[in-house]
Amino acid sequence: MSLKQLGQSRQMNPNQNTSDVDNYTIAKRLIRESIPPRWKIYVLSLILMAGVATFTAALAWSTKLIVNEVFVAGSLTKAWSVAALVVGVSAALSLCQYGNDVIAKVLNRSISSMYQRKLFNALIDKDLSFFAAGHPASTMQQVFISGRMGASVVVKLCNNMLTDVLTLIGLVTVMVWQDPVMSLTAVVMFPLIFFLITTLSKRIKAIAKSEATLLGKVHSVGVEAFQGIKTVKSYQLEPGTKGRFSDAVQALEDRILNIARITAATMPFMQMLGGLVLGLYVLYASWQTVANGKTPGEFTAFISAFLLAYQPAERVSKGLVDIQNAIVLSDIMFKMMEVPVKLKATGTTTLEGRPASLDFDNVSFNYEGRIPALNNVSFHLDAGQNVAIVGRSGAGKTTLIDLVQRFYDPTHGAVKIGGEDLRSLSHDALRNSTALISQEVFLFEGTIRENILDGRRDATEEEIMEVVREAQLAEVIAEMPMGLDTQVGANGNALSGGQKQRVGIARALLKDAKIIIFDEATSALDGESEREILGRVVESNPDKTLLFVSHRPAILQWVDKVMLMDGGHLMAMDSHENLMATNPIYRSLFNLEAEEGPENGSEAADGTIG
Ligand SMILES: Nc1ncnc2c1ncn2[C@@H]1O[C@H](COP(=O)(O)OP(=O)(O)OP(=O)(O)O)[C@@H](O)[C@H]1O
Repeated sequence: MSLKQLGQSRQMNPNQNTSDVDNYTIAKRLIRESIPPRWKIYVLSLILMAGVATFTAALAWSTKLIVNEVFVAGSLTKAWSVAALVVGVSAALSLCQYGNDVIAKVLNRSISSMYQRKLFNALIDKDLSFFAAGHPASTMQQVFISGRMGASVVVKLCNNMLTDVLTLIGLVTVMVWQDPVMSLTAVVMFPLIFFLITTLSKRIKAIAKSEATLLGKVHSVGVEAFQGIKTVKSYQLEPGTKGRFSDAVQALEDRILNIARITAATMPFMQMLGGLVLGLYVLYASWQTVANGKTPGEFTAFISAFLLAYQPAERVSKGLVDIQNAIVLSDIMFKMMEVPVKLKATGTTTLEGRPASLDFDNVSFNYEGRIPALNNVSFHLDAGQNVAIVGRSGAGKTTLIDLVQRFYDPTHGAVKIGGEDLRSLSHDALRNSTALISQEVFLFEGTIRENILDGRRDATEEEIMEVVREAQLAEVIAEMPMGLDTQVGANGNALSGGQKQRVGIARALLKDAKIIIFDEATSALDGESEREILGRVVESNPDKTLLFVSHRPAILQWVDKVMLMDGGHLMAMDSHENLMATNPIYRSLFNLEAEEGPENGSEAADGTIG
């Protein structure tokens, strides 16, 4: 399942059946994963929760003493001890409440971080196809929100609501103790509350899924606009961009208001029930006083307990409705974590001592639901051969190099490095077998040195300096205030396009992979730098196989052969001269580009290959 499919399954219509979310199973899983590792702090929390419940009940009960002993009996000495008792109980209650609140926040933060890490780690390991359709901002939003929601379910159920339930038990005990008959009237409230909660929960569950998608949409529209700010300004796309963002925010606002309206419906309902029971009690109490001589203290204690019970009861009922949203989002989080990884490198074969040869044996590949992007492609490259891969746009060049790196597995056939099928390689062998330098070099925030070291963490200073020289980075670094330790900024934005490509080349060379893939890797360099860098790279890596996907004819002087791709087929693999002499597609591709060349600048004389 891809991110897009997950997203689509989230865009539910409010009337859709939501039975795929089993509240109990999800809540149980969240609790099982969160509480045992934090059992010490949770035991402390349980003690404090019991304290809150006991002292609240004691406070309600103490009103009986206040009325009977102080006001009715008028005893001054009793007044001192009752006052001391009330102050003591209140102080203990406050302390327990404070401690419990702090613990709830600590639990919340720690569980939230745990799920954010878990989901992020699970996503990083997913296949490339998982990310193909989803926007990164929306995925990141899911990571952030899902973690918080998972924590919210656990803390609400195991702390907030449990505290309220324990408090209710304490207060109901006081009520039953004071007046068992009247307490029974409160029992009639339960089926009504249950009915309300289940009805509202079902409605929340149905709309909560689409809230997650809408939130992701707001983020992806916003981040996309900022990432493409130059395009937005240059094409005057501001009005459309503002409109799209405004629509996304409006849709989210409508959905949140919908949820808020449903959640808030519990409050007036509870208030009405509370008022009803209180009215009944006033009638009953006046009859009891006249007919059976009950003391005012007993009534006061009952009413105090009833009134004190009102808030926790309201919170529990509202919490049960609220929690639906969090449970739905937690379910999405678990489903994202569990999307199977098809391309796990579970093999054990290493490539040590093996040559850097590359074979495609009858390889076909098609993206899900699309026509084949590669059709029965077969070739063999000996170690040390350098090849340019050319072809019209959409010919299958990128797909081919993606398969060399096992970003995808072939639908048919096999890709082999050093004679070994990539599917049989161990994780390390697979990742170390290839190094990619792409047109859009991605640099992580940090220093130039740190980015180069991403190629191989244990490289020595000497090895770093060697690749720095090879990638012609030395003169760039010499001009920087902090040299190799200069910060590159977010996504390397503090460097020019050409400088970024040099850092990318140095990083790839440090990796010491058997196959190095240059995917338009020198497009931002001037002709002279390109020639010098490629000259050095080719010269110092005679045993490696270099693959160049490039539109630049300058590449031709470094390659032994050219691979011509068209419509997913490998049309021919030969020298540039032979292809020009024998292959009309290649010739037309080459000549067409050469004709277009003069308007495009200095490369016109050589022409450009597609
Ligand atoms: N992630 C994807 N999902 C679905 N189809 C894809 C995907 N990536 C590429 N394709 C399709 O596969 C075919 C080959 O695309 P590929 O990117 O390999 O071509 P290319 O030769 O590298 O093109 P270009 O020179 O324009 O980059 C195209 O028809 C393309 O639409």
